[in-house]
Amino acid sequence: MSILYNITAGAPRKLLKPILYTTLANFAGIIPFALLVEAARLIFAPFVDPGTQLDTLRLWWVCGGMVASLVLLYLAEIPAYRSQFRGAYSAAAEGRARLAEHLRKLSLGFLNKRDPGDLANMIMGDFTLVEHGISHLVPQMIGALVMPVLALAGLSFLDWRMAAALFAAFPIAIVLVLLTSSIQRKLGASHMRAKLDAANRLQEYLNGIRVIKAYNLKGERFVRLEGAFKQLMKHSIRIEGLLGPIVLSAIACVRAGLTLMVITGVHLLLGGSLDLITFVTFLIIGSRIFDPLTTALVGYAEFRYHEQAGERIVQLLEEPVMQGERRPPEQHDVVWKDVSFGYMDKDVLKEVSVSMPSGSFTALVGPSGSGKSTMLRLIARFYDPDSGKILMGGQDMKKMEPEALLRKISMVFQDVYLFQDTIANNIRFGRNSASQREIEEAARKACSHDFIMKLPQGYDTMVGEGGSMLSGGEKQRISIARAILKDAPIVLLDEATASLDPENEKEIQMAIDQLVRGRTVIAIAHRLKTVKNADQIVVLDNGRIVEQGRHQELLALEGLYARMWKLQQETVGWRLSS
Ligand SMILES: Nc1ncnc2c1ncn2[C@@H]1O[C@H](COP(=O)(O)OP(=O)(O)OP(=O)(O)O)[C@@H](O)[C@H]1O
Repeated sequence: MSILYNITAGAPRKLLKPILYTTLANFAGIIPFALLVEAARLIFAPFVDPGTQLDTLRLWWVCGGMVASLVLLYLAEIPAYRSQFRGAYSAAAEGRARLAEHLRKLSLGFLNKRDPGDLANMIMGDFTLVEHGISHLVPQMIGALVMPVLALAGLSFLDWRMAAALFAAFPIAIVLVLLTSSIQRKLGASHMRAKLDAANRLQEYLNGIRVIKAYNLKGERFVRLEGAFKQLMKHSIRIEGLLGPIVLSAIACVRAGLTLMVITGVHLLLGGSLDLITFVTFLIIGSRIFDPLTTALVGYAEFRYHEQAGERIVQLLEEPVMQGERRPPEQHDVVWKDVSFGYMDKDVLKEVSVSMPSGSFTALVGPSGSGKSTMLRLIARFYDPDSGKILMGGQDMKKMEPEALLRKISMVFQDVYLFQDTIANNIRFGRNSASQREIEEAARKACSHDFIMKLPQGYDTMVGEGGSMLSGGEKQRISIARAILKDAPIVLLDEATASLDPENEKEIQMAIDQLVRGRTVIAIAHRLKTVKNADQIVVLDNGRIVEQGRHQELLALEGLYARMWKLQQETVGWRLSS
């Protein structure tokens, strides 16, 4: 049962119809077979008993029955085929969507531990195995078992000695196949890992192809990729090399049963304790059950391999999502109380306490790696603090429903990601229900309307993968338009570090001014001149708040902020003159 649960990636109900219809189709498939046995019995009757006439009328009826049964079989196979493929594709499509939705609800801490290639491969590759499992393997296994089981029952009734000879070696075959099961589990897991590693290396190679070209790195990365392919080859050969002989031995046992039956039959026939018709019946049936049994034996190993893919999906689906069901309050101040946080075993934020009042502008500044982005990620609940609390409107954010909380927050990050879609739809991500007029209004406020109108199809222009058709500044403004459209009371902003040309910089600044108006804003500032007017500036160093206050107050302290300010004044001069 757990195999079926896994092979369907946790949706065994999808197998109900395929199993039902396939079993019916297989029963229908027995009819021509039974008629064949009856035809043989009629033809051999005059030879066994010379006084008996060939019953031609009955023989014709058998022929007619065979034609009718062919039609019946065809009619039974159509719904079976349809239900197999419907079951397979709907299980995979729904499963993929369920998994993608589940991933969205997991904490970034968990997702960061997983390779994105691994997850993508799971959604596409593992579900393809699930599809194949439902559409091919399960029906194949049913087909492979229905006929032999019925044959064993029928033949035992006809002559138990012949049936015993036919199935004598079958238990050995079953033991051998079960033996493959544990080997398959062990080798299958390492084969799957090698497959994932090869897929990840390939993705890394393709993603980094520009850097590889730019730095002429063809050697090293390619060696890693080639190594991964070689490992995959090694594992594939090992799995086949070890499992192949065992499966072949199991098949040999089944074949041996046929030979043993013929020898037993000849012996009994000569001894006079078996009649010719029974012998012929056994010969016909014995030769026909050989194929499905072989299919079952070979298919079992494949079945277990597919099961492992489904099991991986099920395990991921069981990974707990971020908790919290309280609705966020209508007050939008953010208060940090002794918050500490680290990524895995690396401590990043240490006992951070700060109050960010509703409607105020808080700037986070500090050296690279001091924890500024981490603070923003904690407010958006991408992660929860290891200790301490972050309160919004006086309530612990950890207890709030993550999705409802995200509706309260607009984010504009440095690494803007645009979807491969039109500009209008990329802005619409801010609010799905927005009209074209509202989208254009947001774009105008974000100083984007003019450049959008100059594009070949205006708002309907496709932006390319990740927004590759647009410049860095343009992408940033689109993401600001998106945030303006969302109209959330809290804005998290990560100022672009890349040096923008003065025109772009001015436009982005104007766009940001529109976005932050009247909201609680928490912004990472790399260029200190942009935060001179902030309500408060929080200076972080090595995960601790070392200074806090307004621009002039911090300058007067002559500490880290004052040093950073002085340094930037000097480098601005240098940048302009270069
Ligand atoms: N996902 C992650 N997993 C592990 N460590 C991380 C992760 N993200 C950041 N870090 C580490 O946490 C520390 C703080 O990073 P963070 O990005 O918050 O700093 P920052 O002040 O925003 O830096 P920058 O100004 O360079 O963007 C750094 O040492 C960084 O290497």
